[in-house]
Amino acid sequence: MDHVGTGAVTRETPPVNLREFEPAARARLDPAHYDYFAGGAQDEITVAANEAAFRRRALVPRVLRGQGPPRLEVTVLGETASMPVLLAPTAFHRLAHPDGEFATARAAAEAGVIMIAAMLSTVTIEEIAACGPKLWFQLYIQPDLGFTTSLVRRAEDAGCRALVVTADSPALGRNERGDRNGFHDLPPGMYCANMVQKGRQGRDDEVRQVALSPDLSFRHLDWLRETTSLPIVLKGVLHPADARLAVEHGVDAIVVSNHGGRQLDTVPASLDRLPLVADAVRGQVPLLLDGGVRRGTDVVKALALGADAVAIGRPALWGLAVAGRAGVERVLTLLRNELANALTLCGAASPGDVTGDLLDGIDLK
Ligand SMILES: Cc1cc2nc3c(=O)[nH]c(=O)nc-3n(C[C@H](O)[C@H](O)[C@H](O)COP(=O)(O)O)c2cc1C
Ligand SMILES: CCCCC(=O)C(=O)O
Repeated sequence: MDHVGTGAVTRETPPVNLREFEPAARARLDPAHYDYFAGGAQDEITVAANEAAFRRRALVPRVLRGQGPPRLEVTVLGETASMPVLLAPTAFHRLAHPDGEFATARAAAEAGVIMIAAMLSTVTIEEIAACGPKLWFQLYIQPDLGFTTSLVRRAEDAGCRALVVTADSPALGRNERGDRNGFHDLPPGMYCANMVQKGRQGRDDEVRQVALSPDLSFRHLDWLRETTSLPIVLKGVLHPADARLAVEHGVDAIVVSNHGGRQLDTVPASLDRLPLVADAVRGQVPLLLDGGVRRGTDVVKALALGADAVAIGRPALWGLAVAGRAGVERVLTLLRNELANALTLCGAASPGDVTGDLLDGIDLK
């Protein structure tokens, strides 16, 4: 709105919470790129379910616990983080901002949070690592195991502390916004920087296409287990039987996730699957959750249902689109302040102090 007396300048109110970053980002982005980030599979029923699942749950705080200000630090797979919130792997950050993953990585480093770098990043894993964040590497295991091994070595050499294997993508989800917009390729000059292969015998370098393969199985995980000594995190588990198999196959942590509703549509909210997976795993490995986390209270709810930490996908992209590194930092600061406030109001001293009785079966709808 124009302010009387301030001239003809239209001033935008800075976002005061994570959700408010989305319209601000939308105003800056090419509509096709906005749709790529925001969208999900088909009817986007699961996209909506992820946030709705948090809204439905009620918190039942404890009072007069005299805990003082909460401590937010956590340790995940031996890595300390300033709060139980990671940056989920998301592809193509240069579509959101010219600084791309450089900006995201610098913001993560500043905030002390773990960044899970996507294999399909638009700058290399080495360049991301040079920005100094605590870093994990997300991997789509490629059927060309030789190439997969070379990616794993690069991630290890760059200082990544875990490999996050995405399991929910034996094929690409059907995103109809992309079909409508005709958005199927990155713009000229932008490419998947980790996928560049040196041209042989004087030929030009080539960018390999990513292969999402329905042939992948737990045998590939066994192979990976033999190939690297890094912790392996399996991302995209919703079924308790798969969680048990993952533990049997030596996985070090699990991300309960439906890929932000971008793969199979009409699967349940990841939050609604978390208790079943937690039951199946019985504390044998740490659990992470992503999908729809937008508030400090959402983080508390995920912790109460058995997560050790959560990850955010789209909110960081919105921050990036709005103001590059400063935008991602702002998103993380807002969420950190909300989490501290929510823990205080719950009477919890730390993330580890959040117990299941804070939810106690109450449903807001
Ligand atoms: C634009 C975009 C790109 C993504 N790219 C990847 C990817 O390359 N690899 C992956 O494992 N997950 C990817 N994801 C899924 C995220 O890691 C995460 O599961 C999801 O975004 C969490 O939901 P939220 O966006 O509601 O926070 C992507 C998500 C978005 C929105
Ligand atoms: C080819 C995979 C694209 C990255 C991705 O995982 C996503 O957009 O959700």
